[in-house]
Amino acid sequence: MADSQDYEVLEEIGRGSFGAVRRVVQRSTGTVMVRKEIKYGHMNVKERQQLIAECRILAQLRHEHIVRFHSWDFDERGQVLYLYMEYCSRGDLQALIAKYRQEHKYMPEQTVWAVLAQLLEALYRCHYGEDAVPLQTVYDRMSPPGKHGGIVIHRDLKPGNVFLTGETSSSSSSPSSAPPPLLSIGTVKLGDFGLAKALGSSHQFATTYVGTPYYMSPEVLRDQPYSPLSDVWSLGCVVYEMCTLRPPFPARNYGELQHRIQQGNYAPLPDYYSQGLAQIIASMLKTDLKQRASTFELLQDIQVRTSRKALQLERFERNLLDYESELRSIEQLLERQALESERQGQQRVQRPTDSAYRRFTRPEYHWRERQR
Ligand SMILES: Nc1ncnc2c1ncn2[C@@H]1O[C@H](COP(=O)(O)OP(=O)(O)OP(=O)(O)O)[C@@H](O)[C@H]1O
Repeated sequence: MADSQDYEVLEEIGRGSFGAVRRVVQRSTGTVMVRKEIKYGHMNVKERQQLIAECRILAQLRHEHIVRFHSWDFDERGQVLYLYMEYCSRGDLQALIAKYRQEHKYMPEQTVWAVLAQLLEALYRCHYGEDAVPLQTVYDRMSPPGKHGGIVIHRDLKPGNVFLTGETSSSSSSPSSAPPPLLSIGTVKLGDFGLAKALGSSHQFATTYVGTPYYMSPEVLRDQPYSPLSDVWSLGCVVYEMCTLRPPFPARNYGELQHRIQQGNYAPLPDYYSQGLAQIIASMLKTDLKQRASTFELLQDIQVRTSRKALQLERFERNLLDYESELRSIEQLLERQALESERQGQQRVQRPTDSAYRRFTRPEYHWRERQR
């Protein structure tokens, strides 16, 4: 649990359905984080216990592409639960999609693949309780996941819960015709697990759904228990929206939305995008659960493997560049120190000369010299 005295509360950055989200600084470490407020006054004891149990699970969910959950704290008087999480400085995918829509531009295909690859790694970690192994070559095939004790289902995967953070790779040094680096939008992190439901191995499925209708899977709409494949459906909707800048099943009301999702028919992707991308989206948007691809199967796709490998190499290159610039600044520091000690050395050599000169010009010196 966190000590709220250790946090300096900064500005509000937004509001969700549960309450305000604020930027905070942890005084003891100087780390900038976000603090999410959840009002728990209306919850019964069981629901509160469930919430804390989920916090405990989220605190253990550590992955490069999952927003890090740091700790939690209560304000008993205000009946507010505070969740302290990693701050993602580059906004979310919803805002990025809105930007492309405003500029009437398509998101570059390789950016779409890069986002998909990173989200698949995050979901694989949640669904199988282990990390997808890094690839040596794009031809590497992953071995099937082992036995695992816990499944975490996100349950609310949507563009607004996909965050962007970290330094971006600059494209300024590359020629204008070159495609943008994969990390030009930053590193992708899956967040807002506030509604995620952690399932023990004994319960295969959970039954209550809390989600955003546009991205809701057909089985959940039919009030059926949901599984990790419900997250895959939502991921398919998110990737589709990155390409068309609209959700796949737009509707004016709940009834229409329900009908469209059950039918599973959506408008084709613009010609700008490849067949491969259209096919992988189709494999996620299968209304029949038995036909829908799992995160394990999706990670076998050659384009996904190529993106994962390209991201690995881009990160490696960026680390090398960081290392090189660190070496350069050490070199400059050493050069400055060498110059300084050379200057001091010269002064030391000059000082006796100066004092000798002063002695030499003193009248008694001349007198003594003359006595010799
Ligand atoms: N970890 C984070 N880093 C940076 N910004 C964040 C983070 N978490 C949330 N935000 C921002 O805070 C705002 C509110 O987020 P929040 O997730 O509470 O609500 P929401 O996703 O907009 O709605 P809902 O509660 O229905 O999911 C959004 O603008 C979101 O981008």
